[in-house]
Amino acid sequence: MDLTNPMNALNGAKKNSICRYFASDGICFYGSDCQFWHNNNTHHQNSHHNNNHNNNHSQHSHRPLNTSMSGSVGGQTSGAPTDGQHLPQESRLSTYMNGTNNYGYGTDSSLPAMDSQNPRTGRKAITSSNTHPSSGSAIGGQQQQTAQSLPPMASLAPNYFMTDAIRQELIRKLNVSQEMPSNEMYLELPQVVDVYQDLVPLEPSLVSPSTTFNDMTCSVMRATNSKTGQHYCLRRLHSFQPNSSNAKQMIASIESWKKLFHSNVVQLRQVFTTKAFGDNSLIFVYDYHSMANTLMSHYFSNSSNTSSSSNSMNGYSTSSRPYSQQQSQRKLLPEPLIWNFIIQISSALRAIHSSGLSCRALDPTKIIITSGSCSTSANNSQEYPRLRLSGCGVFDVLTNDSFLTTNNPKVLAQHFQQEDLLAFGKLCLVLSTNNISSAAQRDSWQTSLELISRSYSPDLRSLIYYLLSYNSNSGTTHTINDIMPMIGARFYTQLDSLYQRDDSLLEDLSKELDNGRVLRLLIKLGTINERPELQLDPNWSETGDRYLLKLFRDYLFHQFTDDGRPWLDLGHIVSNLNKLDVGSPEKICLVSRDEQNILIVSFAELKRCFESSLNELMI
Ligand SMILES: Nc1ncnc2c1ncn2[C@@H]1O[C@H](COP(=O)(O)OP(=O)(O)OP(=O)(O)O)[C@@H](O)[C@H]1O
Repeated sequence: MDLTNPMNALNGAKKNSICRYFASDGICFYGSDCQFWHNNNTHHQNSHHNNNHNNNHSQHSHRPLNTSMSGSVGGQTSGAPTDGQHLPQESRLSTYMNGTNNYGYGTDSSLPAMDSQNPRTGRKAITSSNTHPSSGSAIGGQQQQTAQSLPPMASLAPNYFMTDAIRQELIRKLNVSQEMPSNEMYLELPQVVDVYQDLVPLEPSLVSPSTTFNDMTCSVMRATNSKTGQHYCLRRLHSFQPNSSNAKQMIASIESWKKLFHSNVVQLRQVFTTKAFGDNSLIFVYDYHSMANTLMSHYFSNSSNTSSSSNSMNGYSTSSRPYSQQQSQRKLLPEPLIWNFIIQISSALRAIHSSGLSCRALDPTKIIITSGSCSTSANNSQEYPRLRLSGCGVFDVLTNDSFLTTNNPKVLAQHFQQEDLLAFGKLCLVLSTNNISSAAQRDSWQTSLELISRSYSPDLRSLIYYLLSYNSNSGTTHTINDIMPMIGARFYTQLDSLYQRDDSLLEDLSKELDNGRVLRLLIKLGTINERPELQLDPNWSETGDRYLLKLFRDYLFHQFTDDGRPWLDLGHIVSNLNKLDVGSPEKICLVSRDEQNILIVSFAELKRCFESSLNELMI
């Protein structure tokens, strides 16, 4: 319906609605032909829009709107004065960049909501009905409050966006996952390996011998799957040809690893051989975790807990400095953090062992921290580092030779699982002493355990003692389940903190869901507004339903203050888009740029115009 077309105003009986086709001077476009009811007080509010107008329009009166004109939405009267002097701080200019003050749907109101800061449409006043829909619990309880009692802008901002820490972590991860290597590094790598392209090294040297995998030359790269666009982590074993005589057994173990899904294990996706690097390389394809850092480099890379002249044993570097000297410089990790690590790693081992597999690479260089690495504080349990075992399955291929074929696979699996538990004990020892060399020599274990008894609970000492006490000659076997009673109720604490984190992430997600919805609305509106032509009609976007949407666009974005400055308020934009989205019955006053046309229209009508215009575009 073209609301600006006078032909729409039919003569005859009055319709049972209030007229909204009045011009800025308060005179109805259709004069005495108007089919709608005119209320006596209309001139009053029009004078409120525009102070220069002559208010003497007795024969074209309209429904009184003065309450909402002065800033009330949803039946509340904040009574904001036209000069804005008494408006709450958060409703004034300069709010645009800081966040928002009034997202959300208005409550049902038959009165048009007027922007009280706009000289054309009145000033905007903040009311409790203008709240973000997703901020329900945060400010929902303030629904009955007036504008003046709303909290200041800065304290409201977090209610509308995801928490800053998560936002920053995600942005950093995204940036790192998009980084491309310097040209020099890129030259050494092939352009394509199987379906993987854009190879980026994840470690400084591409040809260093691995401390974990029997000094094999290994390199780790990020690559993009050319078919899906997803990033993966490729671990390359240089110049390695798997022993084909054991191919069946090797394939079986790779398949088992591919089927093992656990939140603390880096997922193995594929294993293949390639000549793309100019040799016979074996490639393990794992899930890629942007910004992953090894436990080794996070906790043991500084001078206080590792030595610059270190060598290595079982993947752990050993220090040349006297043990006592190292201890005096070292700050111990908080006990809850150590238990957190124990729960995560034991959970991964439990899943691995119950699949008949063994990790065999359980050392700090093969445990990666994939999130939450900024916090080691015991107080902030929700930010504990998230650990994942990486490099799983490599040893199954590396040692899949005569050693395996001459032994019973079941006996072997049990042997390697016991080795895993011993490696776990050593890992707990280095974490509890915060000394990477404390596990290297069996002789120093006793001293380390004494230190642990002095600094930590007896449970922690017992757990480490139990894991380290495995002796292959003793004939006794340990299982990962044995340590569950030692973890005890700490498990529930961890579970609770995970649930809490889950809740807060869901809350953040719902906020971003809202933001995504608003973005989609804006995209659709942008495709309608100012379209040069549609179906050979150059005036398509200027007429009919589109004209209303054009005025609505101006209402959203192009308002200005009394002194002619742009009125920028994110809250105004988002709250009105939300009202459009739900088709709220609340009415607003749209004014043409030349101020000759003033239309009062509900969001429900705008929504109908919006949908029909969009449908026209899609035909
Ligand atoms: N799945 C993964 N996603 C992202 N980064 C990873 C992944 N696995 C390993 N990395 C990163 O790759 C780098 C190299 O890992 P690697 O396991 O080779 O450690 P390393 O200390 O070099 O051990 P090694 O002595 O065996 O070479 C580390 O920075 C690690 O954080």
